[in-house]
Amino acid sequence: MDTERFITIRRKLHQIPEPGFQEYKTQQFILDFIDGLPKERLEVQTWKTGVLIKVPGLNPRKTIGYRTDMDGLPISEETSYEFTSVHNGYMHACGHDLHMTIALGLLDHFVHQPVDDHLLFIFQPAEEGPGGALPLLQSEEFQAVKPDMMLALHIAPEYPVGTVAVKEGLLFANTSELFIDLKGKGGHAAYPHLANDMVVATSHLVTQLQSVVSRNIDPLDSTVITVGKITGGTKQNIIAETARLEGTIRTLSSASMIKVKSRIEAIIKGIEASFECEAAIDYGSNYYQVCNHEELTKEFISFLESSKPADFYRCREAMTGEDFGYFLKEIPGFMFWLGVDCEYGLHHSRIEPKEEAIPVALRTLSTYIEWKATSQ
Ligand SMILES: CC(=O)N[C@@H](CCC[C@H](N)C(=O)O)C(=O)O
Repeated sequence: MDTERFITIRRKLHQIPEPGFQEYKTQQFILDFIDGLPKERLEVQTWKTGVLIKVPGLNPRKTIGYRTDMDGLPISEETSYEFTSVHNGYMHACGHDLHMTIALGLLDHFVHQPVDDHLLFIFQPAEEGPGGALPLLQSEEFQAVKPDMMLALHIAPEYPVGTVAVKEGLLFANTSELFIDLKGKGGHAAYPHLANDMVVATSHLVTQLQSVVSRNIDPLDSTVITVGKITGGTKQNIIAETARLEGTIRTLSSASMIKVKSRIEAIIKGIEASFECEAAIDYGSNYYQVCNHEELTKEFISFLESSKPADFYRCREAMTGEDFGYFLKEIPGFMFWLGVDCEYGLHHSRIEPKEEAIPVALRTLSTYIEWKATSQ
């Protein structure tokens, strides 16, 4: 495989991060790449800003799906790259540029060296939100080419290059976004007794939320509530009439997700009463847990151990979320971590995944898919 060519592709994709369902340039980039491939061996269709590409097999018994996400994040890039994002305030800080590059590398490989089974390459929009997997899965376009098994990977800054980390069963958490709007009464900073200050109410709310994980959830059932953003008020000497809190909830069990939400709702009622304000909660998009298929994952681990395309590491579950979980709820398959060894983690403005991981992923997935699509 021509590694340099795919590193160039990764850098070009890195420069054009776009929000979920607005991946217009990214979609065009993928379609232009496909234009350079032999068309008689491809069936291409678009779905919103995504792309589905079928590579028909030579002696098909099943369809193997490979999914990549496409969207970027609202982060102002601070890497040392010469090829930083040209979209101000947006960055590929979760590796979707590498994920897409690996999918294109596999597509290129299998168009030129077809296997017995059909392959389906899925470029899915909006993984970071509001979630493209569920509507794509339910679409007529996807249902018409629905694979029998599905694969995906995610970059892992904490593992060395050359490593693939995976486990059977639960890999990623259930997630729910969390948006809370508070409305009180604004006023002059010098007359607090005539107003209901939503900065103070929000501060109490954030502190009270900390008690949900520590006091209401079984400590053996991991749960996270993170408030990532608070906005409110207009000026230093004006009491804030409104405030907004934005966060995310992560739970390993579905039961804990229900419990967390009911505790948040109770706390909000208390905030409304004690600060004489109104509150509205919106849970935004919710992702189903990523649960790897037991047998297929075991078989992949055996493949890694016997063929050694990469070093295998058995990981634990993580509190990250991924809407790939919706595919795995219906279609057997698995997701794995790809080591990219970098100092800064996912969603950080300085993340610089090592590009040497691209050939590792291409070698691992091309040999595994070749084996799976001919021998099984
Ligand atoms: C792998 C990864 O980082 N995924 C995202 C998924 C976003 C879920 C949703 N928008 C939320 O914030 O709850 C993650 O943040 O884990």
